[in-house]
Amino acid sequence: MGAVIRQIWDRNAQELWIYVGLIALLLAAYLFKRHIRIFWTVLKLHGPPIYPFIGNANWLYRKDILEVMAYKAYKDYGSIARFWITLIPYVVLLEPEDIQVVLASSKNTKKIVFYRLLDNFLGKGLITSEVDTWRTHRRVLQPAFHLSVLQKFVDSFSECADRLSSKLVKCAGRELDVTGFVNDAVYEILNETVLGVDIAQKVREDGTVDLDDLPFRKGQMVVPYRLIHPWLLVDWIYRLTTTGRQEKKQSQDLTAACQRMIDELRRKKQSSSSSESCSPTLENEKEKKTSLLEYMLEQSEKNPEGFGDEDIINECCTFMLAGQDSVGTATAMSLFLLAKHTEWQDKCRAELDQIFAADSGGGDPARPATMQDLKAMRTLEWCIKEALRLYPSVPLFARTLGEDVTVAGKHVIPSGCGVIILPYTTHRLPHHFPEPHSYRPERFSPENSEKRHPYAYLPFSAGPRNCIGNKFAILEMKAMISSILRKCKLGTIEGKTEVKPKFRLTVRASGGLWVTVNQR
Ligand code: HEM
Repeated sequence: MGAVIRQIWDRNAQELWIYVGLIALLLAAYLFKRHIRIFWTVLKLHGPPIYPFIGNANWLYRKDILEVMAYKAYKDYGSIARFWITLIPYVVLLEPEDIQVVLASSKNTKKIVFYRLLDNFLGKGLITSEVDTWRTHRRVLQPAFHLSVLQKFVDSFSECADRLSSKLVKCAGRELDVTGFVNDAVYEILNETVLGVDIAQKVREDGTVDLDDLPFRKGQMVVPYRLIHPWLLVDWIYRLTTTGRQEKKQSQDLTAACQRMIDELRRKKQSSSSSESCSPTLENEKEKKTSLLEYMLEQSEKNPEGFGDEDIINECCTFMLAGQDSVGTATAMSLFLLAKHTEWQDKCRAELDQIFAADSGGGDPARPATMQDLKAMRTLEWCIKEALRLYPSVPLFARTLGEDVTVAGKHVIPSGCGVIILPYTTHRLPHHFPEPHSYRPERFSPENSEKRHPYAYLPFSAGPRNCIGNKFAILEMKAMISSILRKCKLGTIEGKTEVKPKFRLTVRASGGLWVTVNQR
């Protein structure tokens, strides 16, 4: 055999090289046929100019990225565009019909590869986890976000909201950036509802809350930095850097803090179950505050193999991290927009006055809000929804397709391709939201919402992998904003009447959100 090959080689080496090359090409085409299909599909689409190695990742650093998303993306590139992150091509979908095809299918629940870089910022729980783990955990956790369970968090929402509004009252007459005040209250709510920290025990004499021993506010967003320095995408290289080491330490601190909370809760449960006389009556049990951690421990006791301590820790971190900036931004934006549009502030206040009138509920107009009160705040809900339309806290998210999908009736996007969704752009398409850049909460009245495509409004994503904390967030925001509006009147400050949104994977307001506060 060797002799035969040598004979052919001697006679016609050039021809043999061509055959070898052709076979190698065919083999590569076979092995990479999925990637080739994806490249071929994406190359036919319009999109911004691509740079070597980083692709379009530099956009994540551009100061005007949100402005481009809001005003130019659709005009310049159309409803289906391409976007490269490093060497990987993605399809961007902007029209609700096309978005629905992707998000509504349970086959497209896989996240894109870069979500793994978010572990430190969002934990290793539901948001970033692989499909199999996600499916099991989502099934375990979904019931905890049912309204009947959220009912048990309402007292925590109302108490933290009351502390927030009292702090603002103390600042009456001053100009202030509401962002910090709101973020503190959101953090307190999460500590109580997720971890079960008794916040009332932590209030210092000056009214501030001592949560300094917990590490859930220290994460850094490093994804854009790693994307435009692609060698840092190699984990072992990244871990050698100062940021990489800090990130590892932060992750260890989060794990240790959650484990401490789990151990403490287990100890408490053991000691309360051993003292029979303290067992609560059914009525007390209904009233009792609870936490997501407590719920998760119960689930783990039922199924320790499928949902163990490590899973609890990952999900705890995710709730603590995913529920912070998202709610903080949306609440502060809602307050700022109400300060700017006083006619809507007045409408919300009139609604609140009616809900808390002396002859309704417990008869005390200053009483804390109940679940029933929160549900009745419809005008306030429109205002929150409109703030989330204009400034969706999560302006971008992505999926990997698990099946071929056809969009706009003609483009087939192959299975395995990543798809990017930009609520920040879709929310401002004029054919779905007329006068899209104006603040018009009445868009969300039942009659005005009726004809709108269900996937045109996506602040919480949609479909099976939507935000599990959606209802939690709306109730929490209503509790905070209503408490403030019941005690204060908000106004704007000359020269500080415009939001300067900036992109940090969640939307932030550059320079803060400044308002005047006057006691009612
Ligand atoms: C205004 C507030 C909020 C907004 C705008 C928001 C938005 C979102 C969005 C867009 C997603 C999908 C992300 C993706 O597909 O990559 C998501 C997922 C998620 N959110 Fe929220 N969120 C908010 C509040 C919360 C809160 C308060 C919690 C928890 C207490 C929470 C927990 C989660 C979790 C665990 C997921 C992953 C769900 C899954 O994959 O099954 N979110 N959120």
